[in-house]
Amino acid sequence: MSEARGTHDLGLSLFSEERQNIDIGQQIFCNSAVNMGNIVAVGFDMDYTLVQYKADTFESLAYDGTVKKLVRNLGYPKELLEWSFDWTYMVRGLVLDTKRGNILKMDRHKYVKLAYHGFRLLSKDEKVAAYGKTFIKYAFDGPDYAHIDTFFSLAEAYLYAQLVDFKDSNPEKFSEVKDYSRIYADVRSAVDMCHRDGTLKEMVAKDPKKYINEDNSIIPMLKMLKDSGHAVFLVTNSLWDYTNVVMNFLFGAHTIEGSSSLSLDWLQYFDFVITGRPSGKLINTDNGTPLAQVGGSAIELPDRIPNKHCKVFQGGNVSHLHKLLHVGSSSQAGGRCLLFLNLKERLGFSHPHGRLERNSNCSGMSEIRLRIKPITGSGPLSTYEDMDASEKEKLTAKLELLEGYRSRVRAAHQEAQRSFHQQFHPVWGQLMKAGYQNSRFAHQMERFACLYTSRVGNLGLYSPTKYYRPGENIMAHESNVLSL
Ligand SMILES: Nc1nc2c(ncn2[C@@H]2O[C@H](COP(=O)(O)O)[C@@H](O)[C@H]2O)c(=O)[nH]1
Ligand SMILES: [Mg+2]
Repeated sequence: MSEARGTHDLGLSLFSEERQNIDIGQQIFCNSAVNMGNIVAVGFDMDYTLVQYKADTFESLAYDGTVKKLVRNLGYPKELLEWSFDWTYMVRGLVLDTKRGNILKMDRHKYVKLAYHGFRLLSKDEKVAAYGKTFIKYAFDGPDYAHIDTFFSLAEAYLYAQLVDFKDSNPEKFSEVKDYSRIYADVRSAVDMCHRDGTLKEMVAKDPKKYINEDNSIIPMLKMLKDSGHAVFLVTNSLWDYTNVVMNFLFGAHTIEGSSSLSLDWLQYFDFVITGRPSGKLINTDNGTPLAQVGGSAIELPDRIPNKHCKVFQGGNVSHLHKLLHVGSSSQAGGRCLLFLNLKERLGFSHPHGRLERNSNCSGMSEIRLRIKPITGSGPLSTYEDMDASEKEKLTAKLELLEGYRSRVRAAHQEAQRSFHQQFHPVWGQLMKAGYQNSRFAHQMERFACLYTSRVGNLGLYSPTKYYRPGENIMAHESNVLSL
């Protein structure tokens, strides 16, 4: 046995070749420790978590439906029907300033890094005038702000920007009451109607293949979790009928034609399923009412289904969930149940420049090196007022030179940073960064997600009893020491 193996690596090098090399795009990253061995139940959200919609077709459906409602139900000009949707334009993490008609990208301190009025980039002066120069001038929540945090909101953000531009260039086409805030409220209610009245869901049900990505990593991953003794559940705001259509497609029936061909086979992968209620959102306050089962009582599953005891519920709240999981208080439950929700980055992992963040040495940046010489001298310091005219002239000339130099360095730095960011997204730059800081979106991920990954099927690439541990937290002063 070599000394290295015996004393330092505790024999782990024996397994080095067997260690799985998971591509960075499929890895699971850890913000906060999770020991899967202690996790009793693993839950999955449906829309945009287990089910990945095709953004180009699905979000266009929402866009087209919303435009029609604005024109037909809310009296907006007919020209809107000619508009088209660029599904690549908006990204998650943006904030709409609905009073001013602006779309903002900010960092984790709520410092506004980029601001557009409709599709027009605000100058630095305009941005500073509206949002200040420093951190946390505004809370950016409350009725004047809308957070674009889910894929579902991308179409409404794009349509809002189009309407802001359209109102600015055609004010005569909008009545006085239709200010930017009112326009946003109209867009929001039209989107909401599309989700409620079947505009989207009927189309998806007719041709799921057009709107949903097939994903053959889901079944093995769910099987693995169940086989290792975890309870597995689905929890969705979608209603049962739609959930059943979408899950049939995801679990292999890629040629669904009408509801008659729907099967309940997919339920075998779950211990229970909680769907939304026709009257509202899923997780609401506990009023003590029992959790309603779809169909009045349990859905009768065919005998051949292995997990015949799977029950389907609608509505409910956190305490219902705890009862189903047989866990007591919320603190106990929180430590023993893992819920996967959608926080997937659209551009990050699969983007051709996805590795730039780690490996690139952005050429523009490396050229900018400002050398600061210490001021040395033994004599007493003289003030500007003490100097004679020629000394003052020399000093003023030097100051001008340095100021010119500083503004050129600043401009070059800004340009280098801009072009670096544009490699990720031409308008909004890196999703997870705003300048050098973590973006508001990244900040949310850090705060709310113990684990994150590009798609939920990646869970199947890791042991179901893995102990996920976060990397070391590094403070600013420590990173300087580490780079020495
Ligand atoms: N009434 C509205 N429903 C919406 C809106 N945006 C999304 N949705 C619906 O929520 C669920 C999400 O399901 P989940 O599985 O992620 O919990 C799905 O049915 C969407 O159609 C909205 O603005 N209004
Ligand atoms: Mg979802």
